Amino acid sequence: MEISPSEKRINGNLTISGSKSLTNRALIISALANGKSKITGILKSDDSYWCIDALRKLGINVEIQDETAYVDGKGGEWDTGSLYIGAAGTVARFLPGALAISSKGIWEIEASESMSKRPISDLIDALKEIGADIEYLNHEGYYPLSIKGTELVGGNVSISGKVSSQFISGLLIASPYARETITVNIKDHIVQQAYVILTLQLMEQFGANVQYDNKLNKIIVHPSHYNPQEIELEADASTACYFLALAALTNGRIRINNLTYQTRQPDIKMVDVFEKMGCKVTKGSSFIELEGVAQLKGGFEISMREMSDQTLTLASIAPFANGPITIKDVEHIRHHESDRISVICESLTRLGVRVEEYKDGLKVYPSKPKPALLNTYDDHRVAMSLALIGSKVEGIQLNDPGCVSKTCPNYFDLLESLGLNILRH
Ligand SMILES: O=C(O)C1=C[C@@H](OP(=O)(O)O)[C@@H](O)[C@H](O)C1
Ligand SMILES: C=C(OP(=O)(O)O)C(=O)O
Repeated sequence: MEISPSEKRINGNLTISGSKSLTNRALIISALANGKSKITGILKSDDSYWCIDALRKLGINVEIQDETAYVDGKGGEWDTGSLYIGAAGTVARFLPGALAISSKGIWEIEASESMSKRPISDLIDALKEIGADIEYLNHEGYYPLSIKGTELVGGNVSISGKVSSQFISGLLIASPYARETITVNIKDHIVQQAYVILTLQLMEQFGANVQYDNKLNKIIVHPSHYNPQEIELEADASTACYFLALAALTNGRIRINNLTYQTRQPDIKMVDVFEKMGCKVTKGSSFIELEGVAQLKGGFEISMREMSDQTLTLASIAPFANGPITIKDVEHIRHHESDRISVICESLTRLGVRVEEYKDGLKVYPSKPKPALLNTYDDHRVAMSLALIGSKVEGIQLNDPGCVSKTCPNYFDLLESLGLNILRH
């Protein structure tokens, strides 16, 4: 695929699909509930496809009508079988606990090549500590897994959050179904704490009895069950940011019709970074809008730990700023769909951008990127971020751009509808 700038100003209003994080949480929690839930505004992408597919193989009736999912939860009773969960970190980290709570059944779960290289041992160790019976089928600490339903006992459990917040979310989602109260102690820090808050809030919405403070040092989950709900999901803040970045980069204007600054999804805080770079942000009661500037400002250092999915977005627009931008505290993204720090440094270098790689981040200097053929490493955020450079530089070529289907299958159609020139080879 070849991407080139638009002839006209980027100027549009967009309605973005549902949040990946909320979709997969809501689907799994509804499947654990006893009865029929209605979830409106789901994301339809690879990650939710594999979640729905796994739930159906587990005997859960999931009916999809447009963007609404009807889920007949069975209270934690699952059919036995073999499952495949694609590259979805949310499914990989949320499903093991949900299966382990069952008193009977045995499952083998396989994941994609990239997901099978992503760590899971902190989660599996914690689940075993409270009674789960889980084995690694290939390499210790990685997918594929075998899980035997044994019931979770409960009690105290310590878990690390410094590699992935999803370990904690996965432990919590299963916790109400343990025999006794579960007290979760965080050993270190949580890389993206807001995602754990999203989990806890959704659990509460489905009737779970949880206690936690803002710092999340200790989280208590009492035995209870999820009740079926009718809920409406928010738009995906991470996806919205690519379009806001496009307006920032091209001195354009983009309004996201169905997302507000009030969302608890952490990536919304990326608009603060755009503001810092000189853009104008309007925080409406039902929308968020960004207007770009003629010259983006750089010359700052920023921790992206709490919104690390936007690291690559920032790194991709950084060459166009008037001073260097240093991104730090994101070592954990080396364990995402690709080693994102190494991949973005390599891609920017190929484009002729001056960049320095650090263990926990990178520094991008103002540069004039030149056209290049870039790999996407089967990572949707690599593809979506690098594509943005095509709004400024003629002839940015992407190998295997289809990986955007993990979270935003119509990404390039949307870019095209906003005026970018997209050549599909
Ligand atoms: O819980 C979630 O929905 C997510 C948590 C984050 O993962 P990590 O905590 O593993 O970084 C984030 O990067 C991912 O896109 C979605
Ligand atoms: C890290 C990501 O995904 P996952 O849910 O697979 O962890 C991501 O979407 O950037």
